[in-house]
Formats: sequence, C-alpha cells, structure tokens
Amino acid sequence: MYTLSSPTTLKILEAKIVSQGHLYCSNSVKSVQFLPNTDATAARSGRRENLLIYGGSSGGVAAPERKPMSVAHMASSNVDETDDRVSRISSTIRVIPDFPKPGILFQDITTLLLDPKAFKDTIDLFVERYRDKNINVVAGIEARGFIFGPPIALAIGAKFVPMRKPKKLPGEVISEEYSLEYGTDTMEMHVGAVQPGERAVVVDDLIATGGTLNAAIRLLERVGVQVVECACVIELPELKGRDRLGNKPLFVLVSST
Ligand SMILES: O=P(O)(O)OC[C@H]1O[C@H](OP(=O)(O)OP(=O)(O)O)[C@H](O)[C@@H]1O
Ligand SMILES: Nc1ncnc2[nH]cnc12
Repeated sequence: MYTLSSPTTLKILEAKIVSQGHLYCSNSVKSVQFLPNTDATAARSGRRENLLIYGGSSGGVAAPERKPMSVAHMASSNVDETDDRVSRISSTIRVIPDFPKPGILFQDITTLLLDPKAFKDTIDLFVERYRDKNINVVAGIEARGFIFGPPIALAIGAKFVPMRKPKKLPGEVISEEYSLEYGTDTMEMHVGAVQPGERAVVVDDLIATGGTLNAAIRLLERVGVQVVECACVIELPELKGRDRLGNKPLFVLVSST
C-alpha cells in the first residue's frame, strides 16, 4: 500500500499556533495535490530553520541540509488515504520546534494519546493489519514503542518483547550497537524472550534515519526470529530510514514531509 516514491495526493492539514513555539495540527483536513514547500506554507508553519532530527539518547543531531518541512504537511501513507481515521490521527500529532535541541522539529505523539478515539484508531489500524498474519512476537522499542506495542500484542494474541536501552533489563541480554549521527547507542533484549522461527513485528512511534529499527531487526534475526514487518505511527521520509531496513517492509500511518 505504501507509495513513497509517488507522493501525489497528500492530506494537507491546517496548522495553527496555539502558543509560542507549539504547533498543533487541527482536524481540518483537505485532500490536495502535494506541492513543495512554499513561502505560504512556511509562513503558516511559523518555521524559520531547516528540519533536523535528533539522534536518540546519546543526544546526537542528524541534520543533512534539507528543505524546510511545513508542519501543515502531514501525509497519510501505507494505509487507505480515504480512511478518516488516518487524518484524525495525523491531526492529533503535535509538532514542537526546537525540541530537544534548536533546529529539531519534534513529532510529539503524547497529544495523540490524549485523544482516546485517535489512540484507539491507531491501535486498530495496526491490529487490522497484523491479526491474521500469524505473528507471535510484537517487539516494542523503548520508550515510545512501549506505548503502542502492548495493546497491539494483546489484541492479536502475541507476546510483547521490550527492546531496551542499555542496563535496563535485569536478566541475561544480547545487544546490538547502532549508529547515530554523532556517536552510538545500544539496544538490548532478554535472552530467551523469543524463539527461533517465531514471527515478529517491530513497533515504534517513529522512523527517522532507521538506525533504531535496523538494530532491532538485527537483534531478532540473530536469534532466528523472522521479522515480518516494522510498524510505525510516523515516518520522516526525507531521512530515508527505509533504506536502512534492507528488504524489510515498513508500515506507517502518517508520513511527515
Ligand atoms: O530512526 P532513528 O533515526 O533511529 O530514530 C527513531 C527513534 O528515535 C526516537 O527515540 P529516541 O532514541 O529519541 O528514544 P526515546 O523514545 O527514549 O526518547 C524514536 O522514538 C525512535 O525510537
Ligand atoms: N523529529 C523527531 N521527532 C520525534 N522523535 C524523533 N526521533 C528522531 N527524530 C525525531
């Protein structure tokens, strides 16, 4: 269903500034042809600087020179764009400039969680996709994958396996290091949590550079698990995280361009 290479029709949301520096997307959604950023959209977004992303807990900043992102552009992808649930989910995601560092445009899913319908719709969309796929394992990535992963696992009858930051899991672990723009981080999983031959979906809130999901895939595959797909609420497609997933499919609900 995902057609990133031809993002023709995108859902454009009106964004409004509700307090200095904080931007909420409203529920007003228009289906329009995608246009590159214009002065008008830039002005509406209130943004001045290029979008940067931050590189996880080690605090690195991944920032190729990029055209500005308009916060008014939240594109649905992967899922049926006519599904009203997607536009509602998209509209609840708050975008905060300059967090946690100057230049970073933070996609904040905590505002999605404040809307029970949007939160439920998010879980339902993943459950609808995975319930008949014989999935044994939902692997959730710390920290925000711990919000979305467990309800999906319960609904499809799979076990939930936490993929954690270093020195958090009490039992014996296996680890995978992964690179950030500046520095590295490590992901850990309990030995014995999964068995060879099991089928897994890896869940996180967002894919940026793809380094985090790549590490999760490596961890699971090392112990013989088949990673069927990765699933995220949000993709930042300009960062080409998909390219780091090899041939693994990625299912996303909202693409932020
Ligand atoms: O695709 P990538 O470039 O690897 O980035 C995506 C990761 O970054 C964020 O987590 P973060 O590392 O900030 O940890 P947190 O959820 O604990 O804040 C996000 O929740 C993803 O896990
Ligand atoms: N821009 C961003 N917003 C939220 N989480 C992120 N993780 C990496 N980049 C991010």
